[in-house]
Amino acid sequence: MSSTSEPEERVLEAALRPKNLHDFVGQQRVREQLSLVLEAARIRERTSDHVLLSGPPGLGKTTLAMIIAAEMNAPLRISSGPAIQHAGDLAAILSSLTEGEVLFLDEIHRMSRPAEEMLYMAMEDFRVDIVVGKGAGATAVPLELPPFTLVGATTRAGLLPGPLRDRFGFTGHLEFYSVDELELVLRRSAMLMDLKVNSAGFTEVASRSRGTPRIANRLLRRVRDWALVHQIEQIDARSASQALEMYEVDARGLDRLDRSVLSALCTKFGGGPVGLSTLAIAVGEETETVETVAEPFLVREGLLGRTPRGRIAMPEAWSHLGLTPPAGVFDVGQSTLDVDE
Ligand SMILES: Nc1ncnc2c1ncn2[C@@H]1O[C@H](COP(=O)(O)OP(=O)(O)OP(=O)(O)O)[C@@H](O)[C@H]1O
Ligand SMILES: [Mg+2]
Repeated sequence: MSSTSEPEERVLEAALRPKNLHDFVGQQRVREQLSLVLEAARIRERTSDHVLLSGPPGLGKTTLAMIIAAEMNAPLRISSGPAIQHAGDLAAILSSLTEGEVLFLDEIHRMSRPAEEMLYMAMEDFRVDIVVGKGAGATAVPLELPPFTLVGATTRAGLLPGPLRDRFGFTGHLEFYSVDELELVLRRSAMLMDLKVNSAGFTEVASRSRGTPRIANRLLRRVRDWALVHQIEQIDARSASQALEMYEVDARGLDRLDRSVLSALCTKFGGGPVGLSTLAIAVGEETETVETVAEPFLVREGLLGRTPRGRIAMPEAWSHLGLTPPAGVFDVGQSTLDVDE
């Protein structure tokens, strides 16, 4: 199951979004720090410092941006890095902001260079220079902006240039959620969906959700469908696991793609090392899909390793698939592992 969703799923996803910090589950440290930043801004009757939110997909960056605007009682403008290819695109957005408005820029690491430079000045001095004319006759016309709060989101904080990162007064890094936290997310969602699930049922869904609320909510919807068709009144661990088996989500949260990557790695390449693109071809997927959708989770779970010579299956991958590694595969120490990632 990929992290991008179908349009209908997006509507459902929006309905389950918590609207205030109180309903936002987990991420205790970020929540406390952010709450302090916002409270201080309210006391000073100023706009809040700019906020950068980083972390893997589906952990709540967009949700938090919306909550920031709501908590500041401010309007929210939404755009994204890929939508801002020219400095002019950004100038148009910035010059139409109203005082105190929250500007949310998703995927901020994908903004173009000239736009980025315009943003530096806007963030720091609430001012932009609009260039009028071309060549030698070009002049920069300064334009004052009303104070606003920029909320930037990125899945790749490491890709942000230093000068941009430094201009955020507060950076919140979102971590994967524990099973307990995901259970809380699910309890809230089940209530909103008017769905009866017992405690073991929540645990079952939560433990297959890869530490990600978006996935947890999506799996819950699949379990709901299954229960509806099978006329199950209250979902328990058994019905949840039966439902998810049917959607090919296993007990550890691996889906069909994850398992086919691991099984290709083990059965076709003797556990590796094998290059990413070769592996992607073997499972009939785009390299990027394997790299961004399957791999981060598999690495985090200790099932797949990245080495300078390619991808390798870790001991747990073999046992998870019920396979025995060929003799000698794990004789080389783990020192060859690229611990960077
Ligand atoms: N802390 C949370 N508590 C409850 N629900 C949450 C929480 N975080 C995320 N969710 C749920 O997960 C869904 C995905 O969250 P969100 O869209 O904010 O993720 P994101 O980090 O912006 O992802 P992406 O990087 O893909 O844009 C939301 O619809 C929301 O219902
Ligand atoms: Mg988002």
